[in-house]
Amino acid sequence: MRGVSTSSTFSVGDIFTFWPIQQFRILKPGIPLFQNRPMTTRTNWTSTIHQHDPRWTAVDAYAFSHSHPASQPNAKALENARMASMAAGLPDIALSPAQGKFLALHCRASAVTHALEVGTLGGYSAIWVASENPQLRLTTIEYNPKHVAVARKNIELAGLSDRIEVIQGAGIDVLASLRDEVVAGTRPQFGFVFIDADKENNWNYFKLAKDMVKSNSVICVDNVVRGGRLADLGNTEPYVVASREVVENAGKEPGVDSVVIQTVGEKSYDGWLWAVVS
Ligand SMILES: C[S@@+](CC[C@H](N)C(=O)[O-])C[C@H]1O[C@@H](n2cnc3c(N)ncnc32)[C@H](O)[C@@H]1O
Repeated sequence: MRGVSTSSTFSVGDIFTFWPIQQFRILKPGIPLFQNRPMTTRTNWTSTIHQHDPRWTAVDAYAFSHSHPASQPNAKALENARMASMAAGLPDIALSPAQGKFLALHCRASAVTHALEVGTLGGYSAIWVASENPQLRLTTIEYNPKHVAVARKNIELAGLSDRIEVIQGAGIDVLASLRDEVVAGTRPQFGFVFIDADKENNWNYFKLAKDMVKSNSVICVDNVVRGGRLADLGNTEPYVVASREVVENAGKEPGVDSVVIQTVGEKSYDGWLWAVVS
């Protein structure tokens, strides 16, 4: 769950907070941007957590309008799910459209037939993954009964109730019983896992998920970067410590090859852990 503001609105003041105007003035022509950065003595971690660069939002809006125009078959269902979730008072912490489509396209490219998600919210990411993949069944876990009710309604309106199973319960308990079913052979192994719930349990979720995936499947853990806090070793907030735990442990785990991808966009500056289980 994101602990940062995810509002996509910004003011002129935000622009200057994020990128002071003086920095534009000192850029030298003909030199790549990354070599042209102004010198700073120290990273201000506190100010980076709430970044909202209008360029990120503008690029998301521009690119998405071309890569997924409103004429796409699932566009209305996705927008309905987002609006209904907001109307029901759910927090605005779902994936961005581009992130949702990225996960869905990964599942298509990898011919995933069974996917697993921890953290359903209103079903937005679930609808993305299932609606873009007619071959796929998704199991998604959510502990908040209100979120479960909203998600089930959104999924029903999207016509996906037959392929998305929403299980209500705490992630650890549900994953443990799913693992028992997979090990017993009464439930198929998963080809993709998306972990997007309480961050303190990320490593526990990862370990349980690892036992139920097919060879060469991806486990994706959302929100590990958090405006750069991942690398601020002095930060001991529990969700940051948990992000470091999952990144460090995945790096050491036998049979796992992982990478952290930093992302910017309408959801600010964050990133996910992308791990392949061999
Ligand atoms: C960031 S939201 C999920 C967003 C969703 N994946 C999307 O992009 O549309 C995180 C969700 O995890 C749920 N959650 C938090 N702790 C949980 C737990 N222990 N077990 C299951 N779900 C949990 C929250 O209630 C919330 O709905």
